[in-house]
Amino acid sequence: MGETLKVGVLGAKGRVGSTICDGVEAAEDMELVARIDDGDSLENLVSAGAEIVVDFTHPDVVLENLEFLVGHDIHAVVGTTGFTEERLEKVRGFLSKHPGTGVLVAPNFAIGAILMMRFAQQAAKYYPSTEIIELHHPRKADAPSGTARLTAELVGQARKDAGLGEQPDATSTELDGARGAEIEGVPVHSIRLTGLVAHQEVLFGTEGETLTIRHDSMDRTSFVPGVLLGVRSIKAHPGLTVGLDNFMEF
Ligand SMILES: NC(=O)C1=CN([C@@H]2O[C@H](COP(=O)(O)OP(=O)(O)OC[C@H]3O[C@@H](n4cnc5c(N)ncnc54)[C@H](O)[C@@H]3O)[C@@H](O)[C@H]2O)C=CC1
Ligand SMILES: O=C(O)C1=N[C@H](C(=O)O)C[C@H](O)C1
Repeated sequence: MGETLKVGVLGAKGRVGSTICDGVEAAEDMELVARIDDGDSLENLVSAGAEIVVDFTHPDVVLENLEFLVGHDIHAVVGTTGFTEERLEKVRGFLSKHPGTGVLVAPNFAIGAILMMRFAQQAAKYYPSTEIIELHHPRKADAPSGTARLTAELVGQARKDAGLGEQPDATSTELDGARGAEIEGVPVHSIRLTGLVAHQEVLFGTEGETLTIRHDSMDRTSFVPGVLLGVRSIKAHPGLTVGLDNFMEF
């Protein structure tokens, strides 16, 4: 058998963090050495000998966590959302002093969600109209979701590359928010509904036909295989990696 990876989890009592703890414990090549939640000292990660830490906490605290982890040469696999380009630049700054350390930031670890984004990127150039609807549980802190933001950026770039201009839309009178938030020219609509977990539809339209690409995470176990792949891959990928697709074969 190969080496056993010593893994810590930040946000270990949370909805996703607790599921990740179960996944790490069930993995034969990993040992869960630390479960850290709000109020616990990050120093516990160091004393437990964690080599890789998974972070599912909150957009307000994740940068502080990363500064600590990278500062202690601990690799990080990050699911927490809220990463703008400015925040990613801060992470690059932390890593510049620790070139052997790896950080993976992925707005969605579900394999189907990654495929949904890829398929949407491929479809974008064929359709003058594209809108995104993301649907989540009502305890989610951020809107729109990290996944919707990234999908809109990818689709928006694909539209630009294909020379597509502004989307057709005759709206001239609008109640604030009725047409959603616009990201890279793509309207994004956020639904928060009791009973949901994490879902997204990317809608494309042209004359006479539409295409809808939909992904559903019905359970938070959907994020576990992707996170474990990130944990297994990160030591071999120093620096900042954005998106789990970088560690997948297509
Ligand atoms: N990338 C992905 O595939 C996914 C990302 N997410 C993101 O993960 C984050 C967490 O989501 P949930 O688990 O639903 O939230 P949650 O609120 O259930 O869990 C967050 C946990 O982090 C803890 N926490 C807060 N501050 C902390 C700190 N400074 N140190 C350690 N622990 C701290 C909280 O006490 C809580 O237990 C959100 O940003 C969410 O959008 C959620 C699902 C999948
Ligand atoms: O908060 C969540 O639940 C989720 N957050 C991520 C996001 O914002 O995209 C991933 C998934 O949608 C679940």
